[in-house]
Amino acid sequence: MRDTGEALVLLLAGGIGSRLDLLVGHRAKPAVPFAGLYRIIDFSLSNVMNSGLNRVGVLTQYKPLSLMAHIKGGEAWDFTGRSRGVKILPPRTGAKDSDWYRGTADAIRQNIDFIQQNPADQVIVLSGDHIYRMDFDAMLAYHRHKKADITIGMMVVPMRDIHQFGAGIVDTENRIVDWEEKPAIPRTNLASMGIYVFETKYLLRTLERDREEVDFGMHIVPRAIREDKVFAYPFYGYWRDVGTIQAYWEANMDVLRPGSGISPEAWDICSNPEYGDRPMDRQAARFVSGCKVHASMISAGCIIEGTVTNSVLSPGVWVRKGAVVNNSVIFHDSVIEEGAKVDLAICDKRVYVREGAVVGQGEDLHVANRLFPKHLYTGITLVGKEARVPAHAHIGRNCRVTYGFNEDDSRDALELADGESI
Ligand SMILES: Nc1ncnc2c1ncn2[C@@H]1O[C@H](COP(=O)(O)OP(=O)(O)O[C@H]2O[C@H](CO)[C@@H](O)[C@H](O)[C@H]2O)[C@@H](O)[C@H]1O
Repeated sequence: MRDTGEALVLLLAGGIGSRLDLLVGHRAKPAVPFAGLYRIIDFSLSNVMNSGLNRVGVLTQYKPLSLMAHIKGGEAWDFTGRSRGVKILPPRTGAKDSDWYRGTADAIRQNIDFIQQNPADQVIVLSGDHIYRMDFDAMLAYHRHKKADITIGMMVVPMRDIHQFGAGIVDTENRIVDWEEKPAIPRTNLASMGIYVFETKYLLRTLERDREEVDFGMHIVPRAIREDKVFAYPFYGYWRDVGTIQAYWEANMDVLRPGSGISPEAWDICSNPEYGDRPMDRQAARFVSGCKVHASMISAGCIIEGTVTNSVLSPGVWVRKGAVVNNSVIFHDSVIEEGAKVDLAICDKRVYVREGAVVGQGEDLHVANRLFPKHLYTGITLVGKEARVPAHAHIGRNCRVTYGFNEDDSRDALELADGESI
């Protein structure tokens, strides 16, 4: 007999994520490296594993290859066995591009057969691009106790941020009585985390009722709060949707600050160490005499000869003599050559910053930030995968050097002012 007591998990990992700009030029958002060793999706998958849930479907769509290679058979999260497993659910493309998933609810609708093949009383729907730790078992118990049709994970966010989220107003029992998706003029700062528990029968009925309802936050939830029982599950810990460059960068910086509330190790976050970057095969990080490292995360295989401050380095980064890396996130196997400076920037994999180049202008910005704190940390410069920044180039703040930019040395005088890209 099949066990229907345990919930089925559906993980949405297919949004285009265009606000992550160059970082998603060739990979899905959940596959973007994070905090040196991890990928963003590791957080959701580990939460599922640590909550004791056994069956997960990962809904992909946009550039899924590196994501699929990373997840593989789910071994890294222990999803193997007769009754345990991760299934990658590719998009069911029809004849036209427009047959691709049109939104979160539509993506689930196209996988109704997966829900039917894996009977469970509840379905948990999660996003693959959130950094947090959460016990879904406790959320399920709450949902069952409330006898809810839908339970939504919600937390208080600063009022200035609520326009990015679904916003809910609750009564004294935490029942959601009013809702607005991404409100222009907010009346509450209680935000949806995009984490839902549905009664399975209710979800199937809802999805089959109106095929024009393609999005949970825009269509399904607003109607459900008028007609059915929708509860908020309050969450008080660290949670970030890292869907923008700003939020992504800030969450990486949070990993460096002991009091920030994020701690991948304490949270028992697992990753797949075998895929691609092979940290297992790399030597320990090496700190050459005379180097300086402050408040930073340095992964295996890095060689530090210069100065690294307040930065996150993935495996295999080489910071050469006299080079300076500040307030930055550097992905695997990038090289910062002698005398180069990278400040307030994100460099993708195998970026090569040649000698004397300046990428980003964080210091000037920090002076400005002290005077105008609301502009704090804006102006992050992005360098795409395998791009080569010519010697003595000057790439200003907020600029973009696109994927694989590989000009020859005749471009030594390359200069990009605020916000330009090449
Ligand atoms: N067609 C598709 N196939 C597979 N995956 C897909 C997909 N379309 C989107 N996704 C994924 O689903 C998740 C939610 O994506 P959306 O961009 O639609 O919602 P958004 O984050 O704007 O708001 C939502 O999440 C925020 C919290 O982050 C809530 O506040 C808000 O109410 C809610 O609508 C993302 O992980 C995305 O990658």
